Amino acid sequence: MSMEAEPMSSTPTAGGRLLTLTIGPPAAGGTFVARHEGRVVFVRGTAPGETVTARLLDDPEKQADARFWRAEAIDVLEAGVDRVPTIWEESSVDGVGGAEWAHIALPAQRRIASEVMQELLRRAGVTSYPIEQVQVEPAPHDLDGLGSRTRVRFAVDDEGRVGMRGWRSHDVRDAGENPLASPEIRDLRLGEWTAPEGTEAIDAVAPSAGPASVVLIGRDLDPASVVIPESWGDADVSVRTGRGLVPLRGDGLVHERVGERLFSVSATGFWQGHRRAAELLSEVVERTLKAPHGGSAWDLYGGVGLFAATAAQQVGHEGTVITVEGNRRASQLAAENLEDLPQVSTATADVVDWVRARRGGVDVVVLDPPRSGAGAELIGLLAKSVRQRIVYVSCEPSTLARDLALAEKAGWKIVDLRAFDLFPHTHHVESVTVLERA
Ligand SMILES: C[S@@+](CC[C@H](N)C(=O)[O-])C[C@H]1O[C@@H](n2cnc3c(N)ncnc32)[C@H](O)[C@@H]1O
Repeated sequence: MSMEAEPMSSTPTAGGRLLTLTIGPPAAGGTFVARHEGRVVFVRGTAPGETVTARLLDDPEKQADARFWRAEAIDVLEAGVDRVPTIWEESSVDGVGGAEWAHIALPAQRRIASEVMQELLRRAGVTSYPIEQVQVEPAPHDLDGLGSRTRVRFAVDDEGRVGMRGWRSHDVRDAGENPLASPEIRDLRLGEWTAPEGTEAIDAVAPSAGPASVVLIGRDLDPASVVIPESWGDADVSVRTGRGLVPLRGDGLVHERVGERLFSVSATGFWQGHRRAAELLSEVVERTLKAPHGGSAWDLYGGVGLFAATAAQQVGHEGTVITVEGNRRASQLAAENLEDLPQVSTATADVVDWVRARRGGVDVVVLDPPRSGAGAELIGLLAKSVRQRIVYVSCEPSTLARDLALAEKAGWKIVDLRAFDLFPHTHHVESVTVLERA
């Protein structure tokens, strides 16, 4: 497979010209590669093997020297074998972003995502693991990927209409029923509501314990202007202005249950988005971290303490776990969530600064960085200071591949790599990689 990676940084300029394109392999950002007169065109809304009419998103005159153009398929002339009727009409041409593979059969989405991930690992130069074994697995009991998102960010236009943003666009578009959102979020019927002046976005959350949450976000939004509609039922409601979070109903927190443990999370804070993700990932971390009883563990990019709880069970009361998180509120909540585990302490810090300043090593580390990944300095520091095992939870295969290649050069090998479809109907992949000293 010859996969090209669509650069994420450049913004499309006004295009509009129509091209007939034959679609080739997937690119790394959810689009597919076609060629027009030798130039690469990254096409959205299509699938391998199709022939489509595509509308250029770039202006061919202004972008005459560009290495590549972007386009959106507006008509399918010859459908590929993987095409199915879309599960979300409003995410089609000129529609909302966040479901760029809604027209591709779910097993084919996972096959394509596996091919992309394998190619990224190959290109990065990863050698210590049989790359062809990397296959994106569904989350347990997730048959169709629908209703799985427990966190949805809605956008609001100047008239107060609530929708979602277009693909790589600031336009606010009608999101319709949003079949990917949890039923509790769909039941809020936000698309039928008119938001008060000054609302820029709305975060809706359907936690696994307790009521749903709605947070209206606007720098200058006046909390007194919010009239809570009946359709929100018993949902908690807050307003986040430039001055912070103002709860109108509830305390600005949501609650998540994983096994026997309850975690409090800020209503706008990070928590794994797929309904099954927190439980699945903590089970995989539990099986693979193998922190020694009485030993030491670090939970880097720890959020509100999800993986620190797992590590704490393994090291027991005689061991130590330090969870490091940059967001002050999340770090405070981690301390509260895990206060019954005296072996856990929290550090509010930038992970790289914290690890750099640390004296002495550690037995095992679990890290779960944002999409930018761990990076060269952190991988170098961990390669020296971790004695037994590193478990790397990643939501971005391209930065993971880069970091794994760096770890191999620093004397580590991959002993397990599992990938999961925790963002169905998109190209995003979550994974857990286990590294040991080579
Ligand atoms: C993908 S989330 C993982 C959170 C947690 N492991 C979980 O599963 O709930 C990444 C976390 O890293 C934090 N973060 C991002 N950059 C950071 C940095 N440079 N130093 C410390 N924490 C950071 C974010 O605030 C976020 O909570």
